[in-house]
Amino acid sequence: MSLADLVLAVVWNLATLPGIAAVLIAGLIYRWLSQNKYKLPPGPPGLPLIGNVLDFRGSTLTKKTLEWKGKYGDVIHYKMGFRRWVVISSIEALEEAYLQRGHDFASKPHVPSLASFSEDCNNIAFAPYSEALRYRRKVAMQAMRQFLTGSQHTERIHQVVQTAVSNLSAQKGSFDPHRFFSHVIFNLIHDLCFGYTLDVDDPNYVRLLSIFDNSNLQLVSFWEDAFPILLYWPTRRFQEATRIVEETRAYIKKHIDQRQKQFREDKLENLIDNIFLAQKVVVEGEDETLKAGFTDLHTRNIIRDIFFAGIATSRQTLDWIFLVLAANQKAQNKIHEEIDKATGGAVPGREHRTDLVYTETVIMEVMRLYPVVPMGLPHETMCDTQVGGYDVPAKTVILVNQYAIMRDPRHWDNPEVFKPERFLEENGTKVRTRLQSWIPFSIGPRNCIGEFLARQNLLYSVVGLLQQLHFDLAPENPQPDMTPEDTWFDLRPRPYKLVVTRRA
Ligand code: HEM
Repeated sequence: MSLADLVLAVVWNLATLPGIAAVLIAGLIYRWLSQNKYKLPPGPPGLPLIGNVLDFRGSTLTKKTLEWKGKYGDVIHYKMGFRRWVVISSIEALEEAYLQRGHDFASKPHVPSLASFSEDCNNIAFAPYSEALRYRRKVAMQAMRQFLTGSQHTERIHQVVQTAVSNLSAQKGSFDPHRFFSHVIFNLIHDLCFGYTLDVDDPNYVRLLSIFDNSNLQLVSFWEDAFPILLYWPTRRFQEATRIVEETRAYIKKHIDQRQKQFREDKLENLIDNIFLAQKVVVEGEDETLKAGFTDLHTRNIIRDIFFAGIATSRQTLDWIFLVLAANQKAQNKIHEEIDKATGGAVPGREHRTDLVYTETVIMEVMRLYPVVPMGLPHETMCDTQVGGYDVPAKTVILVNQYAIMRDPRHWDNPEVFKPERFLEENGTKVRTRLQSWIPFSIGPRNCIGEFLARQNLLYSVVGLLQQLHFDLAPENPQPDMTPEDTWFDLRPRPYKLVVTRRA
């Protein structure tokens, strides 16, 4: 650098530094004034710039926000960096937000960890609300339904369950059943998406299971989400998450590419084929907005959503169901009786469903006590709006504490107690369908698209397994710790062991 350049740089810096500082201060004052025009929900005081980030040290989202609910009420607000977050913890406030003002609350935040997972939010679960997103939801639901109608689906469940029965009954003494329960759900979704299943020892299953087991810890990046500027110097955890995302993306893409070569419109064999067909209809149509919102990129990410959301959630629910049943022998025996009476030993199918009432209520009760997505998925407000008498500015991130809502003593009698009968109609012969505070699949325009599939898979897997097997707690641990292991996003049982025997 010449002397002239140096003098110029010094003069420029002296002239501009105060200017930059003035702009920054003006920005902060503007921000403060514009925030003060809102009547925000109450919440914990935060630090300048970082907000409440440090409050989460040594805690989790569910635990911390439960604590704040006790202190500040059903609708609270806090800050992570510059982002404002609101947590809803009562069914009344949730209905107001997600049903009455559903559109206002229906978008998704653009957060680095979610964007990295979904090729920049071009999927369903993390995509902003739009006509194209609504269309992708509709297509995915229709594609799933194609495979759920008819007896073919329950026949497929039966085959997957038979493999699990052999694997489980081959184990000697007490053992951790987690990889076998996960295998049931994994294969049901793998088969739905790609048309074939994997053995429990297949290296692809073993690797994907380990990713699923660790993903909630690895794939949710904390610092980058609060401070996106860190993406220029990503933490090691974020880099590792990106690597895992790439690995799983390659697995899905391999199947999609293979299928694309074999695709025949008149011979739809699996979910991918159905989604290809829906994409073809859009591409041949006239609607340019839909075309832009349903490219190959979107197709890949729809399948990826179904694969991940479908497996991650139901497998943990299955873990919970069998832990609860092993700990409640009375309930397990009642299910055994119900299944024997309803099926008479035949392969469980749709024709038996109305007689499997108690089994269904057990599943619902487990999902109430142990919601595996305890804080839902984050939403974002599309405009300035309101909930519970407070203002919620546009672009606020919204979470729902499902755990709190489904244990709210104002709506549930003895909420901490396992009581499946609470889901029975008065006369005790039917499952109650309208239960305001039962929300494991959320409500409103962004509710879970897989509820129908998940409930079928869970019911027929549980029935198939209990038709042939009995589950006891390991004698060395007759009183397992039932408090959930709460990770950042999910609520899983602590590792446990069972003894499995074939029923006579
Ligand atoms: C026990 C099983 C399941 C539970 C408890 C569950 C729960 C949830 C919850 C709480 C949400 C967030 C809703 C919201 O943001 O308000 C969600 C969203 C979603 N779920 Fe599920 N789910 C399950 C199974 C499935 C299955 C089997 C699939 C697909 C095959 C699936 C696909 C999705 C997708 C794509 C979304 C995002 C919807 C959107 O953002 O528009 N889920 N699920």
